[in-house]
Amino acid sequence: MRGILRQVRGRLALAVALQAAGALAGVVPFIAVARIAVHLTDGSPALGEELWPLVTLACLSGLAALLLGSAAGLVSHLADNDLQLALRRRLAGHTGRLPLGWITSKGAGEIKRAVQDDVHALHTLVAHTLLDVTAVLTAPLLALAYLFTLDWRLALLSALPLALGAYLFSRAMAGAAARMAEYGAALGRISSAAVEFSNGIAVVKTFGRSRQVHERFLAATDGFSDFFTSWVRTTLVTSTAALLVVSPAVVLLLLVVVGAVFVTGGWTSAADLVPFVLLGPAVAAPMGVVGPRIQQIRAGQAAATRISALLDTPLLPSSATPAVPRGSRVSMREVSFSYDGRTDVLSGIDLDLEPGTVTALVGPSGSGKSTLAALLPRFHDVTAGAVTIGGADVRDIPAADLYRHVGFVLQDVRLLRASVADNIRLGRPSAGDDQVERAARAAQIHDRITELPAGYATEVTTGVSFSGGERQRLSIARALLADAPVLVLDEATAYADPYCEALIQDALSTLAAGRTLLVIAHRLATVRHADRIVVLDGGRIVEQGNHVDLLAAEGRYARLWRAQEAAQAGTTSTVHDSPAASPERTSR
Ligand SMILES: Nc1ncnc2c1ncn2[C@@H]1O[C@H](COP(=O)(O)OP(=O)(O)OP(=O)(O)O)[C@@H](O)[C@H]1O
Repeated sequence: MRGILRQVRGRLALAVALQAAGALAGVVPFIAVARIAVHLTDGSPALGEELWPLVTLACLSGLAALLLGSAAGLVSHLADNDLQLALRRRLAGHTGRLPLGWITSKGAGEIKRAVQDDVHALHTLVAHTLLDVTAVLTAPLLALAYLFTLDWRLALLSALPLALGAYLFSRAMAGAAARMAEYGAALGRISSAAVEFSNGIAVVKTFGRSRQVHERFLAATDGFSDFFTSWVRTTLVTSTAALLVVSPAVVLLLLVVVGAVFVTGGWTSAADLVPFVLLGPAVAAPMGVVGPRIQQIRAGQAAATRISALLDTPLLPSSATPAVPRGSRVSMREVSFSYDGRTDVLSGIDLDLEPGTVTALVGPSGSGKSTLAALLPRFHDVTAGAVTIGGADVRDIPAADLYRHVGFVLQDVRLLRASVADNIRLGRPSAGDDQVERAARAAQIHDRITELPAGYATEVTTGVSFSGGERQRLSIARALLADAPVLVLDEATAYADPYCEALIQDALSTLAAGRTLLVIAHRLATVRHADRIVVLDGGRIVEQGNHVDLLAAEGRYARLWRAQEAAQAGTTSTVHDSPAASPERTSR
């Protein structure tokens, strides 16, 4: 990466140099025309001798300006290409090694924004804005230097609008960094309100709450409009004044009026005024272009800050003493975990998962079930204590070995844009077609796949829709084929109707055979046959045992069980602490 950055820097320096040379060359034709005009107005007899060399100089320097400008653009795009490639590679490499928990909590959106949008914002800055700013800053310098050689008083007058414009622009831009941050935040509020509205439209409409959500969206757009109006109002006068001061008409008026006073006063001749009238507007005009570019520069800076922040996100530390699990017994000892480093979401967890057994995690919403299960595939590292698989601390198990040992079937099953067979093959790309089919049969999804237009070869695109239960069975087939000895299942029956649920249960029994299974359960009925049921509350284990023992104990589990039974029987009044009835579940 360092080598590439050095190369990018070198190329950018060359591009800036070419652009500056091109911009300077671009002023020469104006100087030549000014000289010709001077001769025309003072009727100099030397015109014939000087005309053609001046015309040739103007043409050649105009051509040189064109060539140098194109070369600068080419070099800056090459530099930008290298930078984008290097950044995208580095971002992809880094995000690939970030804790899975970070990715699931931040969402794909943040990574997409850095890899796509922010890198693109840098493209605008590196490939275009840098050269534009170079051009508009260099050209006036030569024009001004030439004018000073003619008459320092009129040259100072030509520089006056530039100085005034720069002052007014800096006043208009004062506090722009904070305003840009606020602008981004206000846009963010609109987009999350829009996403909330479009993603949750079905649920929102079902509960007759579309007006409230619609109002939230309107409030976000109104808030943005208020902020933007007040921003524009405070800067409008100064930025308009700045644009006016540097506009060619105003500069020309100033030079002609003051120039006329100079000529009538006998301080200069009308012919000597001509170069100022021709070149004066070109001195100040670039300021009008630089002003809007400042926004792009700030947007580029903000994008660079976000990219750096993503690249600075700590990776899970890799162990100096790698270990490989021997067996599939899972142990948690004195495990605590905190997301924010202040509040423990799990505390003092002691748990053993024996090979060949099914352990179910139950408890109210927010009690820590998903967090606890996520510690097995090392979505996060524990804050205290240790999680071991086959005697090896998960922090010491190299990632590839860990994922060979721990599989997970998540509630939100993601299918890739690939054939159905390749989707099942994800955990073991070398598996043959017969192995894929065997896994699909065991997961009770084979019949559904054969109904698809091209069977196992059917591409999973928007045209092919699988129900939630079917996705779960595909995911179970994946896990069966991957054959990890330890499996974490997140509420595998959440989507199921009774028929589908029976299919999933069958698939799960096949999956459970000989493995260490941890199931996050929201409906207690689905795990009543589990070897052990662990009840979590407030991040602690409050009860554990099998279904019969826990019912007999008349504790927390018994209350949850009765609440769910009552809810199923239609008596909804007692379900307030039932996880199945929690609003979070409904909205997932
Ligand atoms: N990524 C996260 N960042 C910060 N806090 C989180 C994160 N994920 C979960 N939490 C918090 O940790 C606690 C435990 O959440 P967890 O999702 O593990 O509970 P759960 O029992 O699985 O809940 P549910 O049944 O609703 O899925 C909750 O207070 C939750 O708000």
